[in-house]
Amino acid sequence: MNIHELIRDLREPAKTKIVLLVADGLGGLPLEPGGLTELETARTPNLDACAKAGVTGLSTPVLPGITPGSGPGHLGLFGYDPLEYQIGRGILEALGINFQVTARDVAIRGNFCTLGADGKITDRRAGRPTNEKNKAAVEKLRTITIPGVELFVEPVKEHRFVLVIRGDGLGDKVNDTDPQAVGVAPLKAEGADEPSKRTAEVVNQFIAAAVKVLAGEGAINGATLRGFATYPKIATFHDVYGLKAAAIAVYPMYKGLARLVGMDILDPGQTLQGQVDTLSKVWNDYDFFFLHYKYTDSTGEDGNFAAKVQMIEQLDAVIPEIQKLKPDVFIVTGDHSTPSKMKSHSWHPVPTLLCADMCRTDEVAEFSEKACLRGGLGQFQAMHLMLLAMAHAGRLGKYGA
Ligand SMILES: O=C(O)[C@H](O)COP(=O)(O)O
Repeated sequence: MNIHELIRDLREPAKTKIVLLVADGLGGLPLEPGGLTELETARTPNLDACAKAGVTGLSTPVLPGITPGSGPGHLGLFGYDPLEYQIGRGILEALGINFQVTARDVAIRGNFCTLGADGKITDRRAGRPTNEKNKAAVEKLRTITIPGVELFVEPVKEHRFVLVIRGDGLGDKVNDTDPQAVGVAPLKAEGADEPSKRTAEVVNQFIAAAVKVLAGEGAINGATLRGFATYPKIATFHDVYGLKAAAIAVYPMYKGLARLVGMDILDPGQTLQGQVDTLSKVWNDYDFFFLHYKYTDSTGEDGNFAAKVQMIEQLDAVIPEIQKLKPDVFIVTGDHSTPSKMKSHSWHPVPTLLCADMCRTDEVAEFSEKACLRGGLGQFQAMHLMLLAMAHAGRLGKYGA
């Protein structure tokens, strides 16, 4: 029996409500050994109060030492084994902008990037352009045609876009052309089987044409691709947990993840306050609420320690508004760590707190990496968090006689 079968067996209806607040890339590192992390530096009176009232721990997104992307990081938090459900980033990004992916599509996540005269990447994100600059560059990419396939290019946000290649006999076992590093040239696409070789041929032609059409777009003069994916088979959140779930996210990729597992995608606008207002507005319509907060991740990836501290403090300020709704289970965690010191995601376990009437509280009175290490949840796998959420929500019956 696997976890989803167990949950389907044990789940019981209830009127309880669960809020899962994901601060993307929450975990961090001190800049100097013995120093404080971003979370430990931030003033977080409300998160500290939640940690004191609840139970805390450290979640391991995939396995010890494994650095997850946001895709596997969130699928784990939703209770899907990230080793079993390897969903390409392309599908998540496409679903995030509500692109209607068909069985003949390969969906791919794109980055506008900056290339030096030597063809090497100098900025993987082309300076995080405005959405307007992104749209203008997408219009240029839309002029590219390749015989035998249909191409769809859609803007996402800042440096992000989606490429969908539609045709017959295409495969998604293609390597990323994004080396996820600067100072090196984008990689050539290669396919691991015949259908994927066909996809790789199209991709290499597309990237060569992209450099030509993007000339003169300033910092945007190249494109990299990653997360090639065809539409996966995956059980919905309702099918597994029997929960009516709402996703309240600003960035498309996280809407895509939620859409992939069948959550209702709400549109909170572009601000954290808009997300909290939306939560309050639909409070009576759902059992489960996934709130996503992006800026603890992007500031970490930019290596901006002070900005990440500020983003954490901004998040802390809205916690009382969420608590006013009296969630039966309130969880704050992250999908992975993104230490500013590393300017990237990392494998470090993620601070997690869970508030619920039936939780067994611990001695922890602050929300931080060090404090959560002493928490009553201990160190646990992120994919088990939903079991804890369901149990504390009174939604799991007894296992066995
Ligand atoms: O922000 C995102 O899309 C990802 O978390 C990081 O992707 P990037 O490193 O290509 O910006």
